[in-house]
Amino acid sequence: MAFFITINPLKKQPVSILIKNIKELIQVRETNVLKVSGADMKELPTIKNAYLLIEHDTIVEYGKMEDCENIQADKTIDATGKVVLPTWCDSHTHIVYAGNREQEFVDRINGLSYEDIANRGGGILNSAEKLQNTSEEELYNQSVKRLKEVIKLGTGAIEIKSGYGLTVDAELKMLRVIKRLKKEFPVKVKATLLGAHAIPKAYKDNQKAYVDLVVNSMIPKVAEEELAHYIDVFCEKGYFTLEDTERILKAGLAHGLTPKIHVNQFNAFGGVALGVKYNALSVDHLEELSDDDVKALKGSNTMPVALPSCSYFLSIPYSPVRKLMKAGLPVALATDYNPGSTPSGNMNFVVSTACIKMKMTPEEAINAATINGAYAMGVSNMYGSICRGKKANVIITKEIPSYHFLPYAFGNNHIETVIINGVEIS
Ligand SMILES: N=CN[C@@H](CCC(=O)O)C(=O)O
Ligand SMILES: [Zn+2]
Repeated sequence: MAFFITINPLKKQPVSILIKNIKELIQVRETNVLKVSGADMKELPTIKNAYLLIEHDTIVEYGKMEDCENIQADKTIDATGKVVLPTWCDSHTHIVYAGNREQEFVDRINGLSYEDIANRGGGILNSAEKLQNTSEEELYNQSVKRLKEVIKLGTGAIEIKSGYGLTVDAELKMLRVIKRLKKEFPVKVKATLLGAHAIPKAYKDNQKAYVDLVVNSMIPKVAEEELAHYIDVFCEKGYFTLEDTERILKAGLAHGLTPKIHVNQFNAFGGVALGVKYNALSVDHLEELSDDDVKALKGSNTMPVALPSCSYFLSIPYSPVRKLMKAGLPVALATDYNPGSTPSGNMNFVVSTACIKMKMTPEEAINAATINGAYAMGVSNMYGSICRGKKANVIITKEIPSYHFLPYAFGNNHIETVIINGVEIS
């Protein structure tokens, strides 16, 4: 297997790993719950002074240290003073992109808005131009760096979108890169087609023709080559209308792609209800949120996803997640790692920012970044909690006073070891 940073091929990998003397084992679920909602998000089940047993790539047992006496393993890790938790599940990223946009960052500091930059042909179109002029190999190499970086930061499952191609060929190129990342890295990867991310310059005066291209050409080709699981649209003023979004979601569904959409980043005008109507797996951003949006989400299977690093970077409102949780709804947290609005894939920062700026409790934020994140990318049956039979994807922290310390001591790296599929990443 072409495992990258993880494994020294000359070193025999242990078949079983026993992590013992764990100060606190976090997010332990006796039953395989797929998401947690409303007031339940305040509950984060843990075991103090615990052990965890991994065999091959699977969590097989856990419990209190007093019940660990007779358990043997190929390798034992002593986690005295350390906390163990499931790896982060980052359900919204754009990590496959070419180059960066630090000049736009400086332009914003000097007074331009994200919208001003987009209106003068920058923003997503700037990234699209760069990507179209970048070879597939080079795009892969740039993306590998980011994927390695986020794995070291504790991400064990990741959704990755296309959307900086904006031509059939360039979108396919992005999705092939995602497919290669999926093949060559041990983390769980889910791919999303976001052909409708911005209107390309050539279609400026004929938006309908671009939507036609997405519907009639991009979606069928992507489905035929089995390059994506999900269909996404940037449903926003100046980007894609409700009508465009509906056409694209319908076409995606007809080709087996489940909706998972960008809505309410700057304006709330019915995108959430539309997502729910088409049984979207998630509706993401929600910096703006109306009472009608909350009403639409009630009783649905759709996960609301907040992206606090994006709010931080663009200085836009933080999603009012308390409103969602008060209504009994679940919330997931993701990074939105991309070159324009969030050049960071650090889920630890996301969890801290959710606590500090959105007033989520550490328990709510950790639920949102693990089990609910896994749900928002369709993998919570196997990822996102410490549960017998689930994939052995865990973070072992450095010695810390409690798991509250993770969001509290923001910006510092508290991770000592990341285990993905039962293998220690180095
Ligand atoms: N909002 C749309 N897409 C990305 C940003 C894209 C960009 O600026 O490159 C986001 O989720 O924030
Ligand atoms: Zn995004």
